Amino acid sequence: MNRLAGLQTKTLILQMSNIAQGKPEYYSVGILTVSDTCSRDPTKDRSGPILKTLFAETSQLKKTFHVVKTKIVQDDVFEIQKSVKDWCDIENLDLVVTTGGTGFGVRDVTPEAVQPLFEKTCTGITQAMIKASLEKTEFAALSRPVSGIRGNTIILTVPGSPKGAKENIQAILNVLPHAIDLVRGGTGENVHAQLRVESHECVHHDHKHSDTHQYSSTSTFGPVSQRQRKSPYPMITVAEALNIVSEHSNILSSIKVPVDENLIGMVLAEDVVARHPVPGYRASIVDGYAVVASDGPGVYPVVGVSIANTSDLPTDKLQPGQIARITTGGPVPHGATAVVMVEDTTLVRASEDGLQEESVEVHVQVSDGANIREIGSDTSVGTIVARKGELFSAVGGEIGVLASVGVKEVCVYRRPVFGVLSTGNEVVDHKNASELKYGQIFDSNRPTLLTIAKATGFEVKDFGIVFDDAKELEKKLKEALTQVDVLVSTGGVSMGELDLFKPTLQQFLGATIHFGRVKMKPGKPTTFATLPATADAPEKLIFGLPGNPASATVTFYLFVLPALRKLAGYENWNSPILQAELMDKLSLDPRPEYHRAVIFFDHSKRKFMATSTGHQISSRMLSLRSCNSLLKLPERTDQCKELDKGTVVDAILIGQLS
Ligand SMILES: Nc1nc2c(c(=O)[nH]1)N[C@H]1C(S)=C(S)[C@@H](COP(=O)(O)OP(=O)(O)OC[C@H]3O[C@@H](n4cnc5c(N)ncnc54)[C@H](O)[C@@H]3O)O[C@H]1N2
Ligand code: MOO
Ligand SMILES: [Mg+2]
Repeated sequence: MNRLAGLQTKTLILQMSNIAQGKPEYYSVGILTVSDTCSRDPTKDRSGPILKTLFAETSQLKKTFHVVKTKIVQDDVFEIQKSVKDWCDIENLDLVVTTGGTGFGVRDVTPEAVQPLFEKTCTGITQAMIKASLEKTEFAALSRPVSGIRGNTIILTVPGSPKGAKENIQAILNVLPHAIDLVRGGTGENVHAQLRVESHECVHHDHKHSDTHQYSSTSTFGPVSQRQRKSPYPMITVAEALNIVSEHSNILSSIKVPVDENLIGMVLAEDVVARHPVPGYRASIVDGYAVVASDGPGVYPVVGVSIANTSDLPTDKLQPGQIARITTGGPVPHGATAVVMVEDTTLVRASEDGLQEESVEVHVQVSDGANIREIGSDTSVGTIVARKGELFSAVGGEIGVLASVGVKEVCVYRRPVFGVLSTGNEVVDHKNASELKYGQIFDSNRPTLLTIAKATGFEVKDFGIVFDDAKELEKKLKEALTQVDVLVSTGGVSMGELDLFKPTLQQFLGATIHFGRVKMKPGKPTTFATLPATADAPEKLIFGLPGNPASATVTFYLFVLPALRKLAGYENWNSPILQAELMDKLSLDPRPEYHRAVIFFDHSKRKFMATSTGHQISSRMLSLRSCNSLLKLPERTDQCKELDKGTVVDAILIGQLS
């Protein structure tokens, strides 16, 4: 292939990758002016318009820059981050330029706001901008620009002075198109690798899968020799990770459903008011005789019968000196003021055929109202019988209450549907194979997660096992994400050459990865990403849990289950935490540990006790057998390397207490 033909091939591949990702044939730009003053008076903004003009002048380039977003915000970290994130993650702009807030002033916070949003930093671009400015004035040393990449967007921070802003952009304008092209097609390194590989037409995976996989040192994301040797994901704390997940777990829309046992685990989206009284009539509490209480003890004729739901109710008012037979729940006849229990009476005279009671002696004095439930005395009309936010528990009381006042349908929050898939060339479904080939393992993650779904009542879809192949993973993820609110995949999230989950999400699904490493054991490479909401569906949550079985299970309980509950409207979405006393000494790990244990209540000591499930290596599924809690152990320090027997620790309750 001659050089020109090679270049054409490369260009074609780049264009194809842009089209495949739905990118326009121009570079979309957002300009964010950061200034307290300009936010109060937008007419004072000069650098924003100057940059806009500068980009408009690129019309002579092959591909032009279009400024599609402009905005002015205050020197405020949150405001800056929100705009930049929106433009990167939702608008998917090619370039975001902030102007202002890069100096030494007390209110200057743009670099501090923007830097944490970077997935990669662009040191060369920053240096080129500083160099160009320093050539004009030594005061450029007082600017603190940063630049980086988030998803497919390049972010630049230039000074607030119109001149400085313009000079900075001019300094890099020539390299920007190439940089954006690379970012559109992946990381620069990956695109080069892809170009090299594809222009030699040497890698074309056959995605037909046999049960053995060919070893290949080149994947969609480039040759293994060029892989990253340091994780680009900062290691965040569990608390930070939980916060991020929580921010994205927004209650789903509400739906109307029948009042029945399928409500278990659902949360009410409205207050429900009783429209019928309970009881709806004056009802007897006992079996006996309706009386006029003021009559007192004596012998009385039995003038009527009232049994529950009778169609033969005594219509005449009961007169003083008369009594009427009545059963528990029977309507008390008009005129009666109390009910006497049958045990407090004797038969005086029966009818001639011996079948009926004609007169009965009452032995006790009862007070007015005795043994009568008045109308609405259990639940009166207008009582709020269920509140918005209330959970329908398996105890059943909430559903019974609604039924008791005749409520047929209620508005509840839709429960999230979640999907489960396992990844890994070596992973085999235990139902489909009785023997394992060398190097294979049975899939334990999916059966475990499907079981948890069943136990917690969430609707789950099983997407099976996917090979470690970017194309196949992309296809399966896309398919699954059209059907679920939350997708949970296990495996392929760490540093191996076949750990393709993160790059596939980022480059082929346009997902935003919010974190990719958490300081915890097990579960370090736990990954969380989202796909933005569309007109038809809310934001989708994607969890990439580590492949090791204990890691996948622990992180599901810690991150996924609370998110599912929060989406479903639970006010308390976290699992309960108890305090339990260690029955054995436990050594600590450098990472905070979620130690699998059994806790139980010791009645003689009147406290919960915790016993470890044994060796805690992440691969050991047995560490979850009989486990009903995760003990929160602190990270090891020089001062504290182990916890003694008798130490009281927090225990997250994930199972039943026996
Ligand atoms: N160089 C580094 N290597 C690893 C790191 C690291 O930081 N640097 N992290 C380690 C940690 S911690 C964990 S946890 C694992 C996570 O691995 P992945 O999520 O990439 O998962 P895989 O590589 O696909 O598999 C890991 C392990 O788990 C087995 N596995 C996978 N899926 C299943 C399943 N469905 N059922 C049962 N077992 C499964 C798989 O065979 C592997 O043995 O990475 C460390 N490496
Ligand atoms: O952090 Mo990895 O989850 O177990 O061993
Ligand atoms: Mg791995």
